[in-house]
Amino acid sequence: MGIFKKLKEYYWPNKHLFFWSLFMLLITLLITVAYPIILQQTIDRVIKGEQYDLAWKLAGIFMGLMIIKGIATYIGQYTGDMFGIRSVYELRNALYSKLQRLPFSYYDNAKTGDLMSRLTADVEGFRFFLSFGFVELFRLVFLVSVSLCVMFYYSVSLTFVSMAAMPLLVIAVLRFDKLVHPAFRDIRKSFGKLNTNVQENISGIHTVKSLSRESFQINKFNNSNGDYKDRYLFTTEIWAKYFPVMEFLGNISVVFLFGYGGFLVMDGQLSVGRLVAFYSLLGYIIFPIMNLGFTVNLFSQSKASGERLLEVLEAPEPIQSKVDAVDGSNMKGHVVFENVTLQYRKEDQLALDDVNLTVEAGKRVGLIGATGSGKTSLTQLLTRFYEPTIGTVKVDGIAVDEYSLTSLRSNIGFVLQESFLFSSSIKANISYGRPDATMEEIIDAAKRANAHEFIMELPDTYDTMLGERGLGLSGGQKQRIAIARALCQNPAILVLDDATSAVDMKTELHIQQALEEVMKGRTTFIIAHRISSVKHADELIVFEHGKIVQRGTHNQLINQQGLYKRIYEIQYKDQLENIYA
Ligand SMILES: Nc1ncnc2c1ncn2[C@@H]1O[C@H](COP(=O)(O)OP(=O)(O)OP(=O)(O)O)[C@@H](O)[C@H]1O
Repeated sequence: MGIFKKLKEYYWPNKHLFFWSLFMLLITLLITVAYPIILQQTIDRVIKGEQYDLAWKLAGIFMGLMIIKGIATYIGQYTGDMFGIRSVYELRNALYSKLQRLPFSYYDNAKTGDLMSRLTADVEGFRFFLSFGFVELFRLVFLVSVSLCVMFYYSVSLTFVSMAAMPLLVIAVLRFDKLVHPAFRDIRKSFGKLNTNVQENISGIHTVKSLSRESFQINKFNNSNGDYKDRYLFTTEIWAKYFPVMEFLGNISVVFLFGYGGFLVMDGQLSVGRLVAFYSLLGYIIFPIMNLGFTVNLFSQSKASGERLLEVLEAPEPIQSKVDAVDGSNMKGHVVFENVTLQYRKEDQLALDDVNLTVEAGKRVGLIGATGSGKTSLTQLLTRFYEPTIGTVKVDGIAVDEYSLTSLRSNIGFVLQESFLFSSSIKANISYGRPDATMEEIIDAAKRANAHEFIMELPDTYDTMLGERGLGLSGGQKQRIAIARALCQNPAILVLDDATSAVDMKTELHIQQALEEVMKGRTTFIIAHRISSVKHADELIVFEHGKIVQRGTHNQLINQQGLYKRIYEIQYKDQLENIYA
């Protein structure tokens, strides 16, 4: 029950609905137990006792009870369902906002498809139990105990005899639960993998198609699908094995009942009406206990789902704003990295190794070096996407972890190699970082990003809806929208991470012009592989294996023996070859 206790805050606020549904259930159950008593009265008093005038009365009572039961069932079902639906509404919201707060490091290991299945299938699994499972458990406990009381009242010895096989039935049900719970957990896990597979395939459809790997993907999916199917079959097998055993044990009880009960009737110790009522009452005990398998199924599924939901809800959030966080709205953009070392995981090499760097507000710094040398990592420390293992990063003399996260991040703009565009309008994409931007500001940003012209040629101009990830636009167009977005945000610090590497030379020229506009008056970090993209920077920082190995202006660095000159010569050689080719 630990899982249900931990998730209590989501369903307990709706407890009134739960209690209403229980109350209604109580009424229906009382009426259910009254049926066999009416039957007994009909047989013993009306038929055998020949009190025919009682028949009308009993029929009237029966009808009245049925109407009440119908109304109670309706209200009970409605409130029970409502309890589940409202609770998981809260839960889904909590999960979603948790996903917004989780750090980048969480997403490094998480799989999108798996997270999606937690937010959908697992939430549903949990709801199902809230709506039906609790109520089923209550039904079981109530029906068994009240039926037992009536049975004891009718005949103590017959109750004991017909209950003789019951412990075996309970043992079978418990064993079933023990096997079926891990099986359901595996099903959920397997479903998460299946989702991941589909999601990755759809996201990477370009790569799949361009490398003609469709059949590989189909096989991969087939494996996950097969695994999912096998796990389901496994639980079906458990169910198929245990269900006949449970039914057999239930039937044995009926045999005991009629064997010993028949003897009591013949001996005159029990009336026929009571024997018939006994049969119905025994059913009220056997069927819920056998149904316990189904309830246990529900319970196991929702427990497995609850576990997976808790894994997300309880994931640590190491990167948060402090209570007395500084508001960084008016940042100037003076950046200092002090003895910064970064190691992503304990087993990894150092991504940054004792980096010291000061960048004056409004200056442009070019970061250059081989892939994996630490350029991106450095800039990600600015926004606290990751925290340095050792050392401090300061903006305007204040450590970045002192700022409120929102104000820090809204003052640092990123234009990445491939910017993400949402499947909404161009207007909404540009103003994404500043939803209160006016239309004039949006258009101004687009103009300065060299994007206005092509936007105006689109059918619905700024209201044009984009496909997922900006589908329907060229790489250069997407990039200019991303630049407009950064401009609209008006950040003090800007990071251009390989912003022009995904486009051709002509488009690069367009984008470079746009970037010139963006960089004005902002501290800018330009990460680039092409020297041409960074050579006009105020200072160039050359990285190798997470360390700064050279720094200076382009002219200074090409006159020094070192990595920068080597990169320059390689790129320069390429250009010469291109010219004479
Ligand atoms: N999220 C991460 N988790 C673990 N290791 C990472 C992560 N991001 C980067 N690294 C590692 O840190 C090192 C530095 O990577 P980084 O991305 O900063 O290099 P880079 O110079 O920007 O490379 P590129 O030019 O290819 O973008 C690399 O060894 C990389 O594998």
